[in-house]
Amino acid sequence: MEELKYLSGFGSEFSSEDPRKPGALPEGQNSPQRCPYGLYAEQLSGTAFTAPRHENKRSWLYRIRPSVIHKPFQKSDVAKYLTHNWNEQEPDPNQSRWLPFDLPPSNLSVDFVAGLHTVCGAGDPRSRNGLAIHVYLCNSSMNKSAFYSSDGDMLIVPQQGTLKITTEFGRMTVAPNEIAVIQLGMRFVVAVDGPSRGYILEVFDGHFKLPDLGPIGANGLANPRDFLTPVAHYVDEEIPGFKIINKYQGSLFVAEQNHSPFDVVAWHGNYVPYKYDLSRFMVINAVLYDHCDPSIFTVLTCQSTKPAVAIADFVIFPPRWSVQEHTFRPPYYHRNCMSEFMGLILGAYEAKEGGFLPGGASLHSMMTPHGPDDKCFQGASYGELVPQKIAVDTQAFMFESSLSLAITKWGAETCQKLDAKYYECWQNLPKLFSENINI
Ligand SMILES: O=C(O)Cc1cc(O)ccc1O
Ligand SMILES: [Fe+2]
Repeated sequence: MEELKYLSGFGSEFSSEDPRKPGALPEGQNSPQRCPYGLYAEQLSGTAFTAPRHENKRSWLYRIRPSVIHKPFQKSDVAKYLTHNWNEQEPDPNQSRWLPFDLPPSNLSVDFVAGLHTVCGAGDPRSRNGLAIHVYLCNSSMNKSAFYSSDGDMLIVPQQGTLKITTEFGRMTVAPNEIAVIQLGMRFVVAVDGPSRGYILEVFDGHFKLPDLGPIGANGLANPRDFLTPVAHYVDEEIPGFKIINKYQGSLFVAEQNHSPFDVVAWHGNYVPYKYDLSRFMVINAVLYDHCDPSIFTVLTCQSTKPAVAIADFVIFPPRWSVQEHTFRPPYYHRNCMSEFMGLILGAYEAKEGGFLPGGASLHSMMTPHGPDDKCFQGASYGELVPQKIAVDTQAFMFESSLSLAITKWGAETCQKLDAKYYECWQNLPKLFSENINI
């Protein structure tokens, strides 16, 4: 595949024009009486028109046909396990761990949309509050169809297989250890090379932003210029029966039209899809003693209306040096007023070397105790505290949410990946209490 070009920056005002149609982007105004090349102007709003300027997000698309040329939406059941019904199961506060979710069998062709399975979530897109965590399990490219969510922004974390994503704004390839964010309303199509698996965090309100850096200073964590947005690339194709699949209030709807929606010749604005390579993360950590809270590894955050409380943070556990003195270095034992959903992209996670595998997941719900398993505790309590590169070829991540998440029926039962014995990994933690102050 040809080398794709990108625009670099986070939250920037971009403009892009397909080089095959120079001058397609109107100059000096958004809505000329007649647009260059006979294009239609269409605004895509990502915030209320009246949102404060520093939060206001919108883009202007100059396209061959306006999006409104489509037949009525009809209910679709292509994704059987996509749901926002958080009442399918009784609440379950237990520590949950899933073995890697199964890819579809090779004799069954499943695309990205059909392969969406909701694992857990909370809230409701109708009141624009909440989130859903899905996994996608697919093996074939979307054909004559495009997808968008009217419910939330999707942060996509590929674990296996590179995604070739065509959006209205242009094209991007997203490989494991990269992420993509496709925001509310943006249409896209996913092509894959083979069996592909990954995680999706969908937030029903607000947008992802970079965390504030406070005393860290002006640089660090995910640097804005490492976020990449596609450049305009249009196709002019009549495609009878092209399907636009709309995720709306937790259900899928499909509308037919007779042309490709990827007909945007030029665009400008600050409401855009983007990708980010997790290996670019500038890691900050304790360099003398103690274990920092994982918020230090926040890549992106979707804030709630409570100050500094996230609907969801996207946090990674990247390769890094561990150098702390007289310190229990792995994650501490803890109970959290936030929910912690974790996944593993590659390698192994420091707190649990076995059982938590790439393509699997764990959920430690609100106030449910968790921490290192017995082997990890033992090793870290008695190991020599030399500088150590932890997790050389690894990437674990966490979706951390202030909401209390419910597991779906698919997540709890149908997927058959829930590890009923997970709790055992803590049962052999020894009682070390002793008469002696020094053990
Ligand atoms: O539970 C986990 O593994 C995630 C986590 C990691 C860490 O370093 C500190 C707190 C925390 O919740
Ligand atoms: Fe935790």
